[in-house]
Amino acid sequence: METKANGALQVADPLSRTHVRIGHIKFTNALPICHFLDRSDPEIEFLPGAPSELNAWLADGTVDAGLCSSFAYAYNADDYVALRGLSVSSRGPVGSIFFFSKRPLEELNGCVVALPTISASSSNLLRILLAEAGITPSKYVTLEPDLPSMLEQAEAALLIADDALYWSVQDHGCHLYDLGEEWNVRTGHSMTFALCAIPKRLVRENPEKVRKIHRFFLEGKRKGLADMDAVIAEATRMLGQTEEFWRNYFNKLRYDLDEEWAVGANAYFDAAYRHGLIPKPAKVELWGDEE
Ligand SMILES: C=C(O[C@@H]1C=C(C(=O)O)C=C[C@H]1O)C(=O)O
Repeated sequence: METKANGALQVADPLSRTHVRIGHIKFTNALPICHFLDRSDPEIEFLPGAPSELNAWLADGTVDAGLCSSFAYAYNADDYVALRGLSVSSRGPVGSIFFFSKRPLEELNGCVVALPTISASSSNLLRILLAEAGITPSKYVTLEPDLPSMLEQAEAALLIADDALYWSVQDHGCHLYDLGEEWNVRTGHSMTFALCAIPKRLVRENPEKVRKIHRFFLEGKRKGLADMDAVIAEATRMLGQTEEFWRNYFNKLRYDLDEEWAVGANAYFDAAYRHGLIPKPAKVELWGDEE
């Protein structure tokens, strides 16, 4: 909030704020980009959140820019560009997006499937993968990401990020499917789960601010990838597990977004459109240089 000359309060317009408000993913998958983001800059304010929160904050202007679900970008592709060089992607297994099923996937026709409240990309990817495998659940229910309670209400449940990492190594007794792997086997493509979206309006009206945000995230990523020991120490502090566990996990992930990685994201957007999950066809529109 800012105070007008006459003393009345008004909500700050993101374009007129001198400082920048940035949303970033609070889970371990984004640590290589987010752990080293410079928190000391007084002009940059951070809002850590789950993907579903970040998607909403970006859409309603609570944040100027931020990592969000690639699906949220695709849903509003006319309004956003994607910062070059920044994503959470995998080519094959992702290691933290798992579908836990009480029975083999091909036996899920007519069953209830639970989706986690915090996801957009992976939930819609699961809908696509099941539909393309000819599987029609009786319904999808969206629930808090807790495996035991999800499986009380459904035959199978999707978890993402830290919840998926945690439950995948417990004694869950389920068939386990990695969605990055399932997508890659079906299509041959990489998958981009998160990217850094910027409203086109901000690019038009304040490109300097966008350049600052871009440099800021790229610098975080450069430092993170150069010091994976520190990233792994932070992941261990957050969730436990061994150094080897984290090294193996982070080796699966890629944080780049260029024309080559956009091929997989665009294939996902095409599939989302084909399945009626987004209102219009969408493409990744890359902004900026990587340096
Ligand atoms: C790699 C992951 O991807 C995340 C999955 C997202 C989604 O499903 O909407 C959004 C952001 C990503 O960081 C993960 O969950 O571990």
